[in-house]
Amino acid sequence: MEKPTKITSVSVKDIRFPTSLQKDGSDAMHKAPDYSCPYVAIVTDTGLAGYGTTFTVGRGNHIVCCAVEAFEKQLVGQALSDIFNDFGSFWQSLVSEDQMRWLGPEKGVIHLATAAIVNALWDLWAKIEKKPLWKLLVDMEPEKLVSTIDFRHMTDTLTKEEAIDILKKMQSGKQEREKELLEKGFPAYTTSCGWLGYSDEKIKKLATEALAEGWTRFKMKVGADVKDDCRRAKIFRETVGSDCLLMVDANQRWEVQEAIDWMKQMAEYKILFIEEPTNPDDVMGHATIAEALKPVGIGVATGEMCQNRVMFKQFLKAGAMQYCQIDACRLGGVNECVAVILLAAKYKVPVCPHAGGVALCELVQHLSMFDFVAVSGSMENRMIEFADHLHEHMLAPVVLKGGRYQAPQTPGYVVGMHDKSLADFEYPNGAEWQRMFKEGLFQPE
Ligand SMILES: C[C@H](O)[C@@H](O)CC(=O)C(=O)O
Ligand SMILES: [Mg+2]
Repeated sequence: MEKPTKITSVSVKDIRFPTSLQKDGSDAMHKAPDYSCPYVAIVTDTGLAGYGTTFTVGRGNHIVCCAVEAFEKQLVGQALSDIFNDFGSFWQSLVSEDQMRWLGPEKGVIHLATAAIVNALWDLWAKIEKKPLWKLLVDMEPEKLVSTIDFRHMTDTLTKEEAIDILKKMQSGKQEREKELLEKGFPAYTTSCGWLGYSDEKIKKLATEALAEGWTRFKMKVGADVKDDCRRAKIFRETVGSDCLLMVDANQRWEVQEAIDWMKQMAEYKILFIEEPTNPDDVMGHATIAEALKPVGIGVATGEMCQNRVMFKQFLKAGAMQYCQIDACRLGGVNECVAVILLAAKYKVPVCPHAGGVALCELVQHLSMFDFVAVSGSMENRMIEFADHLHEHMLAPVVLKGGRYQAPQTPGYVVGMHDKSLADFEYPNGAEWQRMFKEGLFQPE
């Protein structure tokens, strides 16, 4: 009998990039973020390794790295076949370990760490099957895929049987949709022209260039000052015209009524959605905003800080999100993302994943592609965010053509980074960090 492949080690590096220097990624709540990720490697006794990341914006990265290390005991010595034969139970054992669950449960730092680990496991599984993750998910039997989900606290809304039924109904036409995906790619929007810390000139220049590259969907940051936001929206509209889509993102800055008033003032710029208008846990606040903005044609989008499937369940049931922005690293990895994609399908809410961060574009593309081929069957109203930063560090960076993600072909759920990038940007001893400390660009912590 063949020996089962076992996990021999779990390691994590604290990787940070100095994006604050150019105000890349800046918004109303994170004025100078340094895009960062714990970089997790799960190595097996065959030498095969899976890599996973989660996203943070600087100093807090170290805390998530510690949380990843705390999971080591639950992973080392495990046979991959045992994990993949009943991934739902294994996922549940990770998030329910009785000494650790008090830190969440299933939220915050501990859930970010769960995501990095779980995504590394899916990277291993997809590499073993020699398929990119989206294809692994698309080809999986509905019963098998659904067995990876922990249905606890979801069954009042979506049962295992209903989930299997959604997937079974979409079996027909799968081949045609896969062909369409491979030919045309998946629609995207860009956030890279509209970070809050960018000058008007920079916004105009970047939007002009993006338009020339074929982009037709744009998002800009708002929330600091309504007059500034209107001026910047006007610049966008003058640059990209009235037919392109324009979305805005307040990163939780407002009170509920403030969000309504602010967005009514911006309505003349034809805004498709307001993202994260208020506190990410305020389900009823989002519902109130959605109701109030319906007459001016603005939807509410949220999800990048929506902690788990139980929160998504509430937002979807309450009509509090018109665009469901799953985040591959905020939810507890692929298992929970698939659960939310199925929930969103039940409520007919389009999934438009969040991807402003390190490696998020590389991850979420798989989730939307799976959604299109195997769950929703539609690209209508659906788009994946694109943020044009740090892809040069990735071993298999995303490929975009004319504002559309091209389906990745590399086996895995790939967030592997170049050795030199890891050596340069590991905090605080990486060569680039040492140089920046010496030049006084940053103070060591
Ligand atoms: C701090 C991040 O850049 C955040 O602004 C990303 C985000 O909200 C988005 O991409 O959406
Ligand atoms: Mg956002």
